[in-house]
Amino acid sequence: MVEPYSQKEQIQQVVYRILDANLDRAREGLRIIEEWCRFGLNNAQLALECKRLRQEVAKWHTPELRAARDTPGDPGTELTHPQEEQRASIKSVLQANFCRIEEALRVLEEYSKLYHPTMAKACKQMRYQVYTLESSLMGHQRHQLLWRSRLYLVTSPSETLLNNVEAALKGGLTLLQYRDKTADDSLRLEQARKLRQLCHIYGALFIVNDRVDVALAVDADGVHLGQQDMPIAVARQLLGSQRLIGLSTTNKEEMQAAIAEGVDYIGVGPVYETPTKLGKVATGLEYVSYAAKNCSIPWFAIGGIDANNINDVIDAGAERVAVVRSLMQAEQPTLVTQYLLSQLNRIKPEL
Ligand SMILES: Cc1ncc(COP(=O)(O)OP(=O)(O)O)c(N)n1
Ligand SMILES: Cc1ncsc1CCOP(=O)(O)O
Ligand SMILES: [Mg+2]
Repeated sequence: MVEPYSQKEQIQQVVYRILDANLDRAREGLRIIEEWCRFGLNNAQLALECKRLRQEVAKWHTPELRAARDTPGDPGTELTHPQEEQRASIKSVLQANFCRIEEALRVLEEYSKLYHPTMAKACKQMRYQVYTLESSLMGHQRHQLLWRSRLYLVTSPSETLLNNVEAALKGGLTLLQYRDKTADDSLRLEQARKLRQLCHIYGALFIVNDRVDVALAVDADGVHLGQQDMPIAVARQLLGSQRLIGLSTTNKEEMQAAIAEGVDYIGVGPVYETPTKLGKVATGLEYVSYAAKNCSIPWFAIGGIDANNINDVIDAGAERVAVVRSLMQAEQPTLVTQYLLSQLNRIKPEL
């Protein structure tokens, strides 16, 4: 006759099942991240770190924990959230899986205190290592997308702000800056949050103009600063190395200083005089040509650029441009985005 489990043994079985399920969950999540590092980014270092973590998780997956598995008796296998069945972009896939790994490691940390205190300590350490991996990978993703982005929409206040931006995103926009010099902070935060969400859905980068605090509050991808704004070193300290910092430049000296200060990209202009930046003297195409020959980081020609003159700017050497009115005042922002991108992609199809 088989002896029934005592209450203590029953609880132990439950703990083993929790550990077994979460060891699987953490390993699966790590494998999903690893595949992107390997095949999507071709980044051996990040892929290796995922593999190392996967093996460390596997080390704790002992036969006694595996033996506790009872998949048919697990009501959780039937439970899925609609968000799990659809992902809008690679970024969402990565974020969802980092979340999954971190949660699983937290569960492992707590329940393994009842099983093997050394395992609890190891899981805590792994969780911190996963946070570091997440930050490096997300930083890497941001930089890659920045380098690939050719068109940059800088917003202006508009009743149809979200519609305009979404239309441009539909046309293939991958880089957006929220710029509103007059809104009060509560509106600014609300709009920034909505735009960030929209960019997230379309897999585009979201940058905040001028305000490091707002960028941090809405978890933006970075900030764009002017020559009179917060010093780059201070912004970098606040934002860390994984978020992007852009700086406006109007001449060679500012460009060289920006590169030396470690910004991620620069604005080059205003190429033409523009009502969007009244009173600012145009740099002309000469500075665009200088940037084309001398700038080692991504740079965006900006100021008065539209569908009629974009080819002059491209001929002067620009591979990337930033616009306000051309898209914010367009009747059909999707079509204009597609047209501007088609012109920018004409020279070198792949950046
Ligand atoms: C891409 C890009 N380039 C330049 C600017 C101008 O920034 P700044 O000089 O700080 O002026 P304001 O935009 O704050 O009026 C920009 N915003 N984006
Ligand atoms: C913000 C800014 N910085 C330099 S020019 C400019 C405005 C560009 O606006 P537009 O594309 O409407 O000319
Ligand atoms: Mg500014």
